[in-house]
Amino acid sequence: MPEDSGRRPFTVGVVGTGYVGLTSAACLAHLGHRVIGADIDATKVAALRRAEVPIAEPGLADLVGAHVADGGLTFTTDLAELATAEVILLCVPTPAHADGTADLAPFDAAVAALADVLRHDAVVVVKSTVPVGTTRRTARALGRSAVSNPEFLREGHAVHDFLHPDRLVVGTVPGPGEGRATATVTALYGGISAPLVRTDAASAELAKYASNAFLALKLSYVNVLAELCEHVGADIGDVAGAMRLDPRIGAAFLSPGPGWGGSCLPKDTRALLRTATEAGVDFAVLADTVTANEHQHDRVVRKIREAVTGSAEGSLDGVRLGLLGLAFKAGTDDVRESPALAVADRLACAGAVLTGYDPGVRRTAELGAVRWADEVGLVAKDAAGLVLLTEWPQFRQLDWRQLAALTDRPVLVDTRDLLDAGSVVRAGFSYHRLGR
Ligand SMILES: NC(=O)C1=CN([C@@H]2O[C@H](COP(=O)(O)OP(=O)(O)OC[C@H]3O[C@@H](n4cnc5c(N)ncnc54)[C@H](O)[C@@H]3O)[C@@H](O)[C@H]2O)C=CC1
Ligand SMILES: O=C(O)[C@H]1O[C@H](OP(=O)(O)OP(=O)(O)OC[C@H]2O[C@@H](n3ccc(=O)[nH]c3=O)[C@H](O)[C@@H]2O)[C@H](O)[C@@H](O)[C@@H]1O
Repeated sequence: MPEDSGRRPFTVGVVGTGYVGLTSAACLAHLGHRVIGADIDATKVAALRRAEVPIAEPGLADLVGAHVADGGLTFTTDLAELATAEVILLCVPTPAHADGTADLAPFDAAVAALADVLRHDAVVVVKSTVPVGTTRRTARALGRSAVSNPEFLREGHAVHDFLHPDRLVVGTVPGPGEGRATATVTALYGGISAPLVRTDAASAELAKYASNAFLALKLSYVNVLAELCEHVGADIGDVAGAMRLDPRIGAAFLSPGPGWGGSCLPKDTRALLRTATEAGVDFAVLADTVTANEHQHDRVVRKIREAVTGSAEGSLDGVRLGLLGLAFKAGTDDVRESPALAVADRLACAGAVLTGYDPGVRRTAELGAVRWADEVGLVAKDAAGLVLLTEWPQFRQLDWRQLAALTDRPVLVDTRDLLDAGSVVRAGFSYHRLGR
């Protein structure tokens, strides 16, 4: 335990060892706690016991390796092994139903399985993103106080964000044990320095959805603004650049792209919208945020069609396109709800033949109609156009002259405004960007 923490180590059970659970488990072990990670996926648990980390997160494999080796971090498929845990973190998935509501089946299954296992004084912490009321319901189901402690880490920065969060939000359910539960969660994070927001569970749960939905809103705003720039002869780079300098607006989340995606922004915006609908609140700006994102995928396809065929009505049937980037953003191996794949789906429906390269995504990822390429030359070979969809910085260093020579037609649509226009034009490409 770091010297400055001034707290005692806990025995912590982490249920679900995905992006959030494994990161939490490894970081809490790093902070000196004894951590048991539990997961229903036996293959994953077997790999983690060998300190093999199935996701690409900077620093995570080192932490897991160190604490599996020193015994501070163990893994199990048997929830009964959490019987000694003083604190339980629930980090199971909360995906979306078709109607947008959160699917709480995995969450409820984990809670039900814990009911017979927990020691009488164990504090239950809900880290999964859950609709308002879920923590209160969990407390009732388990007959104890439960705490909402939503997680705000970003994929690709998970370890850093966990250890250096912008804020810690701790929301409690009124009742006996509430004070002790808050004190336990606060002590759990001893050694981490961040503003603490102490509130009720409903506000904590809503703060998580509100934050993700606001980021989505900002991105839909800037993506529509980019479209407007194209119509009125303005430059989104300069427009967003001017906006960024206003601290009330903030510098981040103003880069236009092929739409926002990932495992959380899409599901969380839809879930918040459902919560609003069920509460009888007309959250039109959020509904528009979601619609604008779907429109963005269509808009990018139109842009590609025009760039490649020279016309808004040109046919993409049988046209070979090379996709650069498949992950939902740079720095992750995750393709869940990737805008790159949403665009690819639409291109495939229009008959395009797609090959994709991504430096982070694994060959085994679910890529729909996209044929996987191990190296970038293979996506360029004989392509009628290249489309850059994920902002991997290493794409800047590619030999664009060589890639242009490999293509059938050197057309490049850069949906992330990543490249230096002068260099790619000098390399021979006809270069197309959004919002200019
Ligand atoms: N991925 C992210 O960047 C963030 C995710 N969240 C939220 O955290 C929660 C977890 O998300 P991820 O870590 O991305 O999920 P994930 O899909 O990466 O991992 C979830 C893990 O839980 C396991 N699991 C499922 N049901 C289980 C059960 N009943 N008992 C034990 N293990 C079970 C799965 O096998 C899997 O290993 C979600 O509510 C998500 O919205 C919050 C902040 C960031
Ligand atoms: O709840 C979650 O799972 C997490 O969701 C997001 O994190 P993440 O999914 O890792 O992705 P972001 O970095 O937020 O990016 C989301 C999408 O927006 C896009 N984006 C982001 C920024 C930008 O300027 N432009 C832009 O198009 C990205 O390419 C990506 O498709 C939030 O940023 C985290 O705070 C939150 O904890």
